[in-house]
Amino acid sequence: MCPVDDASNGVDGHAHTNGHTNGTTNGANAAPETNGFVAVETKQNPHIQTSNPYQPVGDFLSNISRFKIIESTLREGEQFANAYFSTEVKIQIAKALDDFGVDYIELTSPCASEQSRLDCEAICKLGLKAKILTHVRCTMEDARVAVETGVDGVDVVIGTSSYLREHSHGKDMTYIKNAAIEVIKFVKSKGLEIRFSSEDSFRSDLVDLLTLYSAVDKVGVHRVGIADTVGCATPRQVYDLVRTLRGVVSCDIETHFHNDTGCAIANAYVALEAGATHIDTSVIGIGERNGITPLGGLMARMIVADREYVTKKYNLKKLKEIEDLVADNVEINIPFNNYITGFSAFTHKAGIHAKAILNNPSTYEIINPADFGMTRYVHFASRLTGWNAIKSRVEQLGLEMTDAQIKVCTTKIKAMADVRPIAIDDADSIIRTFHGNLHRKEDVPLLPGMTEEEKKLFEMKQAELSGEREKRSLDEAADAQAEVPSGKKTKTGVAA
Ligand SMILES: CC(=O)SCCNC(=O)CCNC(=O)[C@H](O)C(C)(C)COP(=O)(O)OP(=O)(O)OC[C@H]1O[C@@H](n2cnc3c(N)ncnc32)[C@H](O)[C@@H]1OP(=O)(O)O
Ligand SMILES: O=C(O)CCC(=O)C(=O)O
Ligand SMILES: [Zn+2]
Repeated sequence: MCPVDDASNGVDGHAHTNGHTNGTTNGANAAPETNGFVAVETKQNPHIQTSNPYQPVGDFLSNISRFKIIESTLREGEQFANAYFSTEVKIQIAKALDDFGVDYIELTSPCASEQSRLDCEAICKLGLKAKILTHVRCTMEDARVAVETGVDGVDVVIGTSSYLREHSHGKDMTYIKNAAIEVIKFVKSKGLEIRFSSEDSFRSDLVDLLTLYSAVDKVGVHRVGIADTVGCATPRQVYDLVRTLRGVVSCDIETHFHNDTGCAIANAYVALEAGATHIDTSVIGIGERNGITPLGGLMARMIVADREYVTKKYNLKKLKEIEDLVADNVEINIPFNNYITGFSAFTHKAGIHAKAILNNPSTYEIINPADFGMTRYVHFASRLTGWNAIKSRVEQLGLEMTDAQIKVCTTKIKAMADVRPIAIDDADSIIRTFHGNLHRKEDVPLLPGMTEEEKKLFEMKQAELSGEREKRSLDEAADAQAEVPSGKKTKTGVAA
């Protein structure tokens, strides 16, 4: 057996019955002895860096290689339906995000409640490397409370779309501009960073927006924010708006994308291409409704764009730990298809994929799981498996078989998997028994717990699937291996 290593190549039966659950079996530290996963070597080093043909060349607007993260799990994330963060949990999350290397941590408004204000003060006192921000309405009352908490900066927001102007705060654009300027000047006078953002930017009038942003830029705001509050924006709309804004203001540009229509990561990416400097994220994307750009999803997107920047700046191996921490606290499961950490994010199943992955993981992977401390798996307990995957498993089990024998053994696994879902143990049992019978001349036992009906079906499938192919393989095996006993047909059709 090869040791489990950081290159993280696992072979895994991955069937429903093997006790797989999120978070444990797909983790980098899963113990191979207890769950049946064993590392294998791929034939080539995974993910040899080659130049990216889609890399923009000389794009002076793009901040793909110098973006910053404003992590808002403790603000937007607290707006998620299930979220309740105690002070201790907030501190744990803030420390974990700091370890991960996010640039900013945004906290709930201290005006939301007395405990929110106390928690904000407590987190400011932790002395984290990340800058601490709090997020308030565009009023002097809120701003006065915010600056007293000890934060490094204040994120101010007010809705600019007609929906919000009419139905939320009821203020017109002139009022908004004057209120913004007053708040910005005040926060700056306290020596703090100040960001001004328009809520619902993509349903706001473009001239209104640019006029407002230009005015706040002139009074020295550090960042302006664009928010797709309802998740309506398309990547093209984002590119156009950010690029236009880039030509109007000289300050930094932060962007905030909701995921109602599934564009939150793509929109963050194009925003950076168009000149945005900061992206808002939350862990697993939690937030109002179905949330915002997820931290892990953004990392997945960005590591493909600029691996060096992302791997040097962020402690990517902490991602899973942070996601588990947040998921536990808000009582959700990490979705199976979650970026990077979803339980099948690096599991390759179909035989064609498995073969190529075992030769070189770059064939079917754009992200190296090892960068995130995750494990790659090759699924071999299914009817879609192929002999290359089984060969890899045979080697893991320390068994010796010729290719021809492995091909026959593969037909047995596929036949069984045609009858019912099978688990690693089932596939292993077929492999071991097949191997044993090469020398012991015994029948292959049917799997424990099979019903009479399943036995009959299995035998039928076995006969159909094996047929000519098995006969051919057995002949080859007999030719190639003098020590293989002459092929005797048993009731399961296995050579013994
Ligand atoms: C898109 C976003 O996610 S923005 C961030 C959302 N965050 C929060 O809402 C933080 C949690 N919120 C709270 O705890 C409360 O809503 C508070 C403390 C902010 C305000 O509570 P209340 O005074 O009871 O008002 P309520 O929540 O019912 O309504 C919001 C009020 O803020 C006003 N308002 C809304 N947005 C803004 C804004 N950006 N700037 C100024 N005022 C605003 C509304 O007009 C309304 O004022 P009203 O009292 O005159 O009706
Ligand atoms: O402050 C911001 O930029 C964004 C506020 C927000 O959460 C939103 O508009 O969805
Ligand atoms: Zn939001």
